[in-house]
Amino acid sequence: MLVRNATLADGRVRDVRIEGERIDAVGRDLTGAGEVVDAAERLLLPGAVDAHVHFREPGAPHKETWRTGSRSAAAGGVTTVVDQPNTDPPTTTGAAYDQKELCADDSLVDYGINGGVTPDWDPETLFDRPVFALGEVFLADSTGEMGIDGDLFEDAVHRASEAGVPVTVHAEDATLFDESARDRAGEGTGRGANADAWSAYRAAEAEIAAVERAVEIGVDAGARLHIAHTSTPEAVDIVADAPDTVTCEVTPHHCLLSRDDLRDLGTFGRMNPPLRSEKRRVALYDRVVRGRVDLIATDHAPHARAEKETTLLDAPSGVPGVETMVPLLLAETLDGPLTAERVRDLTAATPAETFGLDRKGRVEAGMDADLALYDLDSPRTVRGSRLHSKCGWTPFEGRPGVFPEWTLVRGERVYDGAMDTFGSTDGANVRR
Ligand SMILES: NC(=O)N[C@@H](CC(=O)O)C(=O)O
Ligand SMILES: [Zn+2]
Ligand SMILES: [Zn+2]
Repeated sequence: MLVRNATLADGRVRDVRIEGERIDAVGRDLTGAGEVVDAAERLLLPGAVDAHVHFREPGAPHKETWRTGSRSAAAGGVTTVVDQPNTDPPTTTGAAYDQKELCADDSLVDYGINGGVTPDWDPETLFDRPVFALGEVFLADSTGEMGIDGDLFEDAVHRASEAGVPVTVHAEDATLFDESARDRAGEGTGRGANADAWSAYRAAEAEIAAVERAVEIGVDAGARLHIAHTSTPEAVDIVADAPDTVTCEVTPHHCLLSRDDLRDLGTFGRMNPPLRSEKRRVALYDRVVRGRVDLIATDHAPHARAEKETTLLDAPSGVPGVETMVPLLLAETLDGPLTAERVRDLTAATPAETFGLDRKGRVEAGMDADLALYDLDSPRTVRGSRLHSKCGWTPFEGRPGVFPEWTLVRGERVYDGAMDTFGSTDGANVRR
């Protein structure tokens, strides 16, 4: 296949020739047998690597399956996903890893499978499998109630370090949560609930303190440590000032939404860590724009609409996002502060590099042909009903997004935007 006259993220116009699963050449006036695709006036990005998704199988296929989650990824230009361990059973033993890998057989995109830590985890059999990373390790309870104490965390970080496996952390210190704020939650349900109490309850200080401590432990252990869904500028600064062995991710929702949006979102805006003040959001996003944040990951955490339609304290935490990440960020290159190069780095090049995926994340000869093509002149309105996650809703309803015209995984067309149809290839475990 030959993709002709594509505009790359840095503005160069190039042909890209694909041979089998790989990019064979990037250059001008390339020739080659096979299908020729005209990409004039179109932006060609490396497929995004989303280092943080929750695809819910095994255990909760009514929320999402590997089939629906990976279709949602493909329709959003994401070609590699990393699944988190808070499923049922949790991915804390070799056998649980094997069970999840069977589910992931349905994936349309490439994937990694993380291992988790609970008091009864089995590092021996778990590290015997090709775990993508250990984590997210929960320092406080979130969906799945996998919060662990500091001693177990330290032990787990040491074991991962010995095994040469990176550790990703959900860093909140539950002892610093403001219990009194929970009382302000009130009785309304769904979009009618006052969800600001959730942000007051899981206070910013609880994240900042936990990140500080986790970084200390990670550096002492000589581990590769990655802080998941960093939601405060203070926590980003701690990571940015730490040694290079410590990295962090920020979600699109913490960049683009704040406590001010909770009036409309209600329980649909409840997630961990929670939305922060508009002031903190602006400071956080500024760090993303300036390149002080390593990468963007979605924490795609779908829950059924009916599960969210209850009181704030009863609703589950989490929002979907794998399909809207790149589209929203590309819209931010049109009338916002981002550049296409920054979007490429945050969503593809840096996550691939951070987690050692040396054939992913760049449009260069020798790389996997994981690619997505975009028409920046045709933004669309994000509608939950048009997305492909099983949950059918989005916290970004009504915002502009630039969705892909097509997405390739290792040279195979997995998504066709014009037809809104999917291919049938199998994604592969990137650590096998
Ligand atoms: N972020 C969330 O609010 N929820 C996540 C778990 C997590 O990442 O903490 C989920 O699995 O639902
Ligand atoms: Zn988390
Ligand atoms: Zn998560």
